[in-house]
Amino acid sequence: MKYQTQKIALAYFVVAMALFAVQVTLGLVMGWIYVDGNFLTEILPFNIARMLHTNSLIVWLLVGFFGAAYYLIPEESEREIHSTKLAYLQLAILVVGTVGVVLTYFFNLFEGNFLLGKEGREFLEQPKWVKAGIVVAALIFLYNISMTVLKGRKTAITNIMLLGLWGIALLFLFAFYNPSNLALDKQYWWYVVHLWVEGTWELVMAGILGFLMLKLTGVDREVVEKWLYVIVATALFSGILGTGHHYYWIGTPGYWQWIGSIFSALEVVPFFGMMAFAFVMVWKGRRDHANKAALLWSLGCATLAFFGAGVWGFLHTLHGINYYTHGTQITAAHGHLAFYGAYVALNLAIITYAMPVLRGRDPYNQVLNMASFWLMSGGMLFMTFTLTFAGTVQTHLQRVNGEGFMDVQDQLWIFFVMRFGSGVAVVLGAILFIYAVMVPRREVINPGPVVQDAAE
Ligand code: HEM
Ligand code: HEM
Ligand SMILES: [Fe+2]
Repeated sequence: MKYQTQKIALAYFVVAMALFAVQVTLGLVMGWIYVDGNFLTEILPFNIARMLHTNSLIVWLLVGFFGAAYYLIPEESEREIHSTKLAYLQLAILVVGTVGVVLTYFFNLFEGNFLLGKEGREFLEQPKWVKAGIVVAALIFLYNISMTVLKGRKTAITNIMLLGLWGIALLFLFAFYNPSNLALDKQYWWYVVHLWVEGTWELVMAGILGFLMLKLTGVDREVVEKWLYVIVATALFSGILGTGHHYYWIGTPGYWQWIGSIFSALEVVPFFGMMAFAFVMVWKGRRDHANKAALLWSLGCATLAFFGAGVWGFLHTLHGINYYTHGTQITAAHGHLAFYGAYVALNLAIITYAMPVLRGRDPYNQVLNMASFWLMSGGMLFMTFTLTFAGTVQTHLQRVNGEGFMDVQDQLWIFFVMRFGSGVAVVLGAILFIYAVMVPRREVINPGPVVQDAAE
């Protein structure tokens, strides 16, 4: 560790991984409810489990991004984080908010209360007081990070991270705007849900991947920067108007069908760019870094993001196709692989890279970590395939033949059984990952040559 304050990242990563375990376990519970509809109906109804699954996903990914920023910004800016106290205060606020959310959802507390009760919009169900807490935490974070960057060395990576993280916080403000007109409500809802994952989060992804490539492959900074600028420019050019692919059927004017189709089709470009970037860097790289597992996660992230977001996104993004597939299991297939490839794998890549350094035991046991990559990613891919088949059959029976929703669901049962099976693999992979980065190896079997990060 070059800077003491990088240690802050450790606490963030531990919280992130704990929530990750909770998130995938709840996925498994829901996967079983799909197989046996009466499972846990009294204790944990499906809608509550779903809120916990998606909200814990978003929260742990964000906590991981914050941790990543606290880890990489000191190295990039060549100075310590502005305030350690504020960083831990920020984490404490986020943890209190998370506990509040879980209790509110689980016991259905304060129902209907403006400030304390849960709200009704997917992904943004958290009560107003938690939303306000998130904004306070985000402000503390932005202040802390911006002060560090402004006083230190400015690099393309710090600039892109700052742009992305400021964008995330500003867009979240739309979570407070909830007009009673349903079309307007949806229009602004997508400002958060789409402009996050297909805009600002992509910038964070480019920043973190850029940092990892710099460290792991030893390619010149100038080369990394050129790629990053192209990726960021294409991401924003396509992603902003690409929001139109959610405006086809919500009551917005018809021109959105064209704007949405054209610009969202172009969204494949930055994801392809990110994959090409990662592989070209490894190909051109001169450094044989000891942390092979971090390289595996980085390449896996770029590749699976291209397939999950790029290919599986394109699959249903043209309005003529989306007319039939809208809101079917095709959407769920895409949602799972896109989130997993782009943002879960990204977090696990930076955690895999940083943990051995943060815990002072480099090199560490990477074999288990790499095994967890294949188990988890294999599980997610299989889940994507089963949901894609389910969605294809569903689209035909329900949207083409006009059969009833529940009749069709019954006929999809076999796919849901297979989805549950792949979910078991994912959960086992997640447990293996956490074990691999948290529990030290008892003895050194073959230390091999240790290649530390050389000064760039
Ligand atoms: C890291 C891995 C995972 C990620 C990133 C993830 C992400 C998501 C997302 C984004 C949604 C909302 C989907 C949408 O609205 O289209 C969702 C829903 C869901 N997930 Fe996951 N999930 C993961 C793991 C799992 C696992 C292991 C299972 C277990 C089988 C699972 C089962 C489900 C189910 C049943 C739903 C509800 C779908 C519906 O409403 O029909 N997920 N997940
Ligand atoms: C990492 C980036 C991405 C993530 C995490 C992601 C995730 C998701 C999720 C969770 C949904 C379901 C939302 C809901 O209805 O509740 C969704 C919907 C959708 N996504 Fe993505 N996505 C990404 C990138 C893309 C890209 C690049 C495209 C197009 C090329 C795309 C096309 C779509 C479309 C068309 C829908 C609407 C599906 C429907 O009509 O039901 N996505 N995405
Ligand atoms: Fe989108």
